[in-house]
Amino acid sequence: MPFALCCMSHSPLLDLNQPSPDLQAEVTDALKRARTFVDEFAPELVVTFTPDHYNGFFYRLMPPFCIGAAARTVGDYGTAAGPLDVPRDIAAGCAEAALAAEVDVSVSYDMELDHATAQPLQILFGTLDACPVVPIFINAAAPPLGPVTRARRLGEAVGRFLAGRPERILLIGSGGLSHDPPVPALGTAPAPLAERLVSGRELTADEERRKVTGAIAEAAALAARSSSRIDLCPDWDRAFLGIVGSGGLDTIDGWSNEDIARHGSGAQEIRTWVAAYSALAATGPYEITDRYYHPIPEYIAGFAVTTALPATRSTGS
Ligand SMILES: O=C(O)/C=C/c1cccc(O)c1O
Ligand SMILES: [Fe+2]
Repeated sequence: MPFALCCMSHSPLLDLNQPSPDLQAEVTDALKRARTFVDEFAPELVVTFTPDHYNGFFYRLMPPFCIGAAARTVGDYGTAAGPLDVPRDIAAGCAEAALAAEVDVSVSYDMELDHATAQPLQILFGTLDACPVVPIFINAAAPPLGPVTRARRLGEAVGRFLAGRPERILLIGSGGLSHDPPVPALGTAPAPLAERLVSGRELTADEERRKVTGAIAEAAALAARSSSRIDLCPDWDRAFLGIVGSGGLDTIDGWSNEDIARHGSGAQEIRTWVAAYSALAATGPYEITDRYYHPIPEYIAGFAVTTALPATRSTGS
C-alpha cells in the first residue's frame, strides 16, 4: 500500500560517453540520491513503465501497451541481460484493472525488454532480480502511437489497482524527455533493417557494432552542435517537469503526438513518466522529493531524475 516513485531518463550511452567531469559528477550524485531514496523505502514490489527500442517489440505484433507476466531483458548496449522476477498474479491484476478501465492492454508471458528496463533497475538496485517487478511496456518508438492521454489512463487504472495491494510499491517511469536518438524507423530504414523491425530477427554482430558506434557518433555530433537531428529542448523539458511536479497531469492530454515529436522522436518516452505519475496520483496527492535535470547531448538526453512520495497529510487545526 505505501508508494514511492522514481522516474528517470535512460541512456545507453551512460557508460559509453563522457560529458565534462563536473556534469558526470552531478549525474552520479543524482542517481546515488535516487538509489538512497529507494533503499530507504525498501520496496517489496516494483512496477516499471517502460518503452522498448526494437529489442523486444517488433512490427510483427506491436501493441500500444503490454503487461509482462514473465519477462527478461536482452542485454543491449552492455546492460544486464536476464530474467525479471515477475509476480504473475499481480501482473494479471494490473491487466484486468486496465481492461476494466477501457484501456486495451495486451499481456505477455514471454516479454523481452531492453536497456530502458534494465538500466533503472541496475542503477536503483544493482541487479535485475533484487525485487519482484511487473514491467508495463508503453510503445513510444513505433508509430502509430495512441494519444498520450491513454498512458495517463493506463497509469491511473494500474495505480487504483495497486492501491489495494499490501506491498510497499515503487513505481518507475523510464524515458528521456526531449531527445532524438538514432533509433531506426520503418519508413526510412534500409531494407535489411526495415525487415528486422518487422520480423525481430537478431542483429548481426556487425549491425550491433554499427548501432553502438552510430549512437556514440551521434552524441558527439549533438555535443559539437553539428548534428542534423532534433536538438535537446531544455525549456520544454522544464515545462514538463513543472507539470508532473504540480500534479496537473491532465494538462498533457492537450499535447498532440506531433507536438511531442517536435522535441525528438524519443520525447514520446514521456508517456512512461505520465503513466507512473498518474499511477501515484491515483493513490492520492503526491510531492516531489528530489529533482535533477540537465540537457546532456553526450547521452542524447534531456536528462532528468525525480523522486516522489505521497504528500504528507497536514494535521489540520
Ligand atoms: O539505440 C537505441 O536503442 C536507443 C538509444 C537511446 C539513446 C539515447 C537516449 C535514449 O532514450 C535511447 O533509447
Ligand atoms: Fe529510449
